[in-house]
Amino acid sequence: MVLNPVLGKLVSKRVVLASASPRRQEILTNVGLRFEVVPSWFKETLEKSSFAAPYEYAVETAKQKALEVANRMHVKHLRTPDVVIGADTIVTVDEQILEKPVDKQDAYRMLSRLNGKEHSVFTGVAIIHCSSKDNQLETEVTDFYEETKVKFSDLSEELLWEYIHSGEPMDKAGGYGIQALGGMLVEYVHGDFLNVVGFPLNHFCKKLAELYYPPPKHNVQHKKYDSIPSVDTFENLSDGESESSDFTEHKGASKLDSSGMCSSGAICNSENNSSIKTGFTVPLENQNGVSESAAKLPSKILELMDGFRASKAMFVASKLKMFDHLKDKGPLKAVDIANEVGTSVCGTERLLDACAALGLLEKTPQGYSNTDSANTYLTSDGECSLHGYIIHSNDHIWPLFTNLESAVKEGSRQNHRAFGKKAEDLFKDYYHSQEVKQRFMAAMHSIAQLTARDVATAFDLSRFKSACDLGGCTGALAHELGQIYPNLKVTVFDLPEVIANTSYFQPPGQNTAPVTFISGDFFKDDLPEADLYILSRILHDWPDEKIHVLLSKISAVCKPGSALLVAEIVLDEQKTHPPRAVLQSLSMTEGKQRSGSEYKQLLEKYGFTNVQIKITGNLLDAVLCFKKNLSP
Ligand SMILES: O=c1[nH]cc([C@@H]2O[C@H](COP(=O)(O)OP(=O)(O)OP(=O)(O)O)[C@@H](O)[C@H]2O)c(=O)[nH]1
Repeated sequence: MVLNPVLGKLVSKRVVLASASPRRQEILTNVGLRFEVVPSWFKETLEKSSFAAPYEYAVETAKQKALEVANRMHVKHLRTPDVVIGADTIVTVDEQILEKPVDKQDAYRMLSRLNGKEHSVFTGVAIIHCSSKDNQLETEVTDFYEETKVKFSDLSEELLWEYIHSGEPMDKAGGYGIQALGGMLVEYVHGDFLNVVGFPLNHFCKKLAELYYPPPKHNVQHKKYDSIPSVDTFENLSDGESESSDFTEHKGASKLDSSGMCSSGAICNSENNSSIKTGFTVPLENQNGVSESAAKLPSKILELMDGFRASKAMFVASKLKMFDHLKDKGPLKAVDIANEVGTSVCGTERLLDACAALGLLEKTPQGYSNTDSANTYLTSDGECSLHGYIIHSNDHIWPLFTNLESAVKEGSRQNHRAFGKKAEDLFKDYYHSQEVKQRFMAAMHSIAQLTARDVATAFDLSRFKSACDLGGCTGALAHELGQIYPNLKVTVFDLPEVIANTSYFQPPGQNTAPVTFISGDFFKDDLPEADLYILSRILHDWPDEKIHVLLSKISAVCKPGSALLVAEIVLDEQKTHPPRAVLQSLSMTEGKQRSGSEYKQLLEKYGFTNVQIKITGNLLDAVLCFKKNLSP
């Protein structure tokens, strides 16, 4: 898919849309971008007269909206997003800026002004790249605007009022929605239609291309071009070009400098690019007949070739608890860490350097210390520790993946090759070995902690009085639900050997809402009563026969109006995104990952209706559905 090289750059990033506008959400969702929505609290009250041109007002407002969200997320949740996108749409006519009408009279005033005339719609967009250094938020702002000209027909008073009474104008800039009834008022549109609707998608993609695929610097200096060479259509950006462009990024060419200049020399900030011919960049070499070899370096492939080394370095440093040692005592020299951990000095130094190269540690003349991310995610007691899951990945998933070739040839899980045992025997180990059990529970706990907030807030669950998390393990999600919905009574239902070991994972302090733990087997035993059932990371693991048993049972105990919340990674319809889910499938469990339409079909088959899917843009997505009312 040709757009992938551009939007694909955002796949691994935590992207936040700082906008409550459903249109913006839809435009970006439709092109497969995965993001979280955090509406901005920035009040649109900048002094309009202080801006030389109307678009400057829209750009500044977009920027302030995005910055407010970036700051709030950084301070409140300690989870700095990678990219925050803000936008602001305004209409200008007769040198006046029109925003959203405050009431019907205001809508009438606006529409009367636009009646029979041409006006401009400007959307300002800000793309903020965020990072955290010493707990301080650092931002790099890229902004731009797009203008579209729209002409209204001559419209009668009656028609205007009829339109106003439809209610459509109220949350729309200029008091009309071109995508719906308002389309009937419009004689022509010159420019990007989606810009009028609220988001200039084409310009946004070009901006991303400019940021992530700038032409190599040396070429810009030597060639006849004095601005970014362009291709005018998305189609011109082929996969091959994406590889070559990746090369430029690895060379550091994509970095924005603090003056807001792209390394290509093109101005990245506050220009709508009408004077500079921009577009998706192609390597200059191709256009000028200069050697293509350097630009064709397959950096993506090189990255994948080395990916396993990077994973293993992080796994081993975690397993040896190096991040824990550094948290308590850093900065430390390699020799000190080697002494603490009982490893060789030369091996430890190499491993620590590798972790520094990967951005997990900082290296100074005083020694090595953890980065903020290492403290938060890699230490075993970190705030959002992933330690348990990393150890599980090292001890359990890694051996399975080393046998991937056999797994693919045979189409089955490779427990016998990886561990010298069949799946059933491994399961017995789980029953008998306290260590294996706790390792597995720690893995599930760390992922559940990280995803609980997204799952709990994907939908407004405040209407429910009781919830039962089936297979809820340590209760991480249950506790989060209790925090967010204090009136919700939450029960965790899981196997007796799991429930027996949950005490270690309970949050400290008295302030958390009580969670009830009940032991049982959800395939065999009666399920506790609840008006919301939850299956988080369960369905992808089981074969269809088991899912049939489970969903039939849930459907049978659900009263009409009760609901089921499923938390899984939801694949796109092509089933190639997000890569995490697709790669997880290679573990060859008997279950499978599903797309949104497959979840819908599955849940409807068991009597659930009104299936709503929320792509959170994070590790887990959510699907909410309701038990159908019995037919009269
Ligand atoms: O033809 C259409 N024109 C405009 C719109 C919608 O109008 C609003 C513009 O308002 P704003 O940019 O301030 O954005 P908000 O909705 O307030 O959301 P933020 O949270 O981002 O401030 C925008 O929703 C457009 O989509 C339209 O729908 N059709």
